[in-house]
Amino acid sequence: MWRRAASLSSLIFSSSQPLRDQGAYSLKAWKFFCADSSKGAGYFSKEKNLFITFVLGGPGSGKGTQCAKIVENFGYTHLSAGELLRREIASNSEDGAMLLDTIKEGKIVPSEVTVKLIQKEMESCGNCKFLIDGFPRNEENRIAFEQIIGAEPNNVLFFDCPEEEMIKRVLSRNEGRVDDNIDTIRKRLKVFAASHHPVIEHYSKKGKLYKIDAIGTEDEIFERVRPVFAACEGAQ
Ligand SMILES: Nc1ncnc2c1ncn2[C@@H]1O[C@H](COP(=O)(O)OP(=O)(O)O)[C@@H](O)[C@H]1O
Ligand SMILES: Nc1ccn([C@@H]2O[C@H](COP(=O)(O)OP(=O)(O)O)[C@@H](O)[C@H]2O)c(=O)n1
Ligand SMILES: [Mg+2]
Repeated sequence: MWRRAASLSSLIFSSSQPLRDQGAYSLKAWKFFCADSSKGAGYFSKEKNLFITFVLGGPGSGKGTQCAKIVENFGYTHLSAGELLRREIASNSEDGAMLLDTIKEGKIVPSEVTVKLIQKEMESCGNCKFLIDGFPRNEENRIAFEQIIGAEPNNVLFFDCPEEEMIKRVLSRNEGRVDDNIDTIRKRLKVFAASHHPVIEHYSKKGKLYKIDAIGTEDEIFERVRPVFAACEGAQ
């Protein structure tokens, strides 16, 4: 799928340069690009011929770790909402101070800001298979994505992890993040507990939710994740 996508890009843009390196291009061209991948019913979403997986779970549940393995094995593009926000802060954007403050407090950034950052990445990357990690955090996030992007996820992974394990993992993460301290973790866990249920319920009712036990080694957990993506490849 990825190889075919790369060769299509050169047809559309009349250039031998890979699509990924050509910088931003229009939403229209991107939709055409995805629609033209003709992988058969059930593989891409019906709306935009994209294939989107939301990756959910509390702080430290292992979302980013498992996303890296999915990318390696199945050729998805990984978009971490938290990482996009941190990059936005680092770029000295207008919103930077507000974003930093929100993240330090463990609160959720206004959905429009996060969805626009996700949209920009989706439009400029050239792949049609996306892992969107740490998003949607609440119903406001979920609805904003549907409205702005005009698509729903095909699958939703939810990493189910006890709080004590999440705290232990975040405290030993060691990435120098301003929110990986015990005070902010407690706040993030409260926000998570208060806001994730409706999102999970929504996708469970739609038959899109895969709940994964997040206790075990990284490899053991990936063996629980693998069948979800192997089934999608089989539909190609
Ligand atoms: N199955 C696991 N067992 C123990 N530690 C893990 C496991 N998966 C991830 N970790 C570690 O826990 C920390 C948080 O993982 P991460 O993938 O960043 O979680 P999230 O993105 O959900 O916050 C990282 O330091 C990571 O190396
Ligand atoms: N959809 C999102 C995702 C993250 N964020 C913010 O970014 C912080 C870090 O998110 P993250 O996904 O990188 O955190 P982890 O769950 O990976 O530890 C969150 O605690 C929120 O403050 C947000 O506001 N909205
Ligand atoms: Mg993460």
